[in-house]
Amino acid sequence: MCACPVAPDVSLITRRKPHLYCYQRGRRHLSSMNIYFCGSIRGGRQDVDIYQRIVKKLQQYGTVLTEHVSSGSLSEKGEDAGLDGDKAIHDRDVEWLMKSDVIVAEVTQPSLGVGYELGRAVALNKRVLCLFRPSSGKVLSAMIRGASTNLLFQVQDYTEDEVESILEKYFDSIAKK
Ligand SMILES: O=c1[nH]c(=O)n([C@H]2C[C@H](O)[C@@H](COP(=O)(O)O)O2)cc1CO
Repeated sequence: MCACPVAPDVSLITRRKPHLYCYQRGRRHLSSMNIYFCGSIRGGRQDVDIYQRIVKKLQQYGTVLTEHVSSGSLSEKGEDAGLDGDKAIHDRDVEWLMKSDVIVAEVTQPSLGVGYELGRAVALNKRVLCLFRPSSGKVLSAMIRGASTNLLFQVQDYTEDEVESILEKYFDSIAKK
């Protein structure tokens, strides 16, 4: 069954890319994607409002596995993962990365965890979109901007007011491939 918001009750037509496309109302669109959102936690929570806007938009395109990253109640201390602590967080997130179809990272606020996730995503040959706000006055790491050499790994500069439209364009472009 198709779990997309456009056609929740229609079977998927799976041709070249199983589970990514659905044909309903005469238009092909993405469906049932697993999306991994990366954003700074222990690196600093000052951009949480924009993370919330990104996650809300991403939820139109699929399941955001890491919705917690955008939670206003999550502090710089990170999640309380119980006895296994950081190992449980790491292992769960790597598993989610492996099962994700696309990774979207807000990279303006530098974060070791986000950098690590992006490195793992590249090693896994995943499709990655990094979003950076030059208006922050920061300069993005060369290891992120410099990795943007092919369609699979893209870095997009943006201003806050255009975040939703940038995501729309990106997901439209995926749907056309
Ligand atoms: O509690 C956590 N939960 C969690 O899912 N992460 C993951 C998801 C974020 O995209 C990324 C943030 O890394 P950092 O905390 O180094 O800024 O790591 C990171 C932490 C804390 O490091």
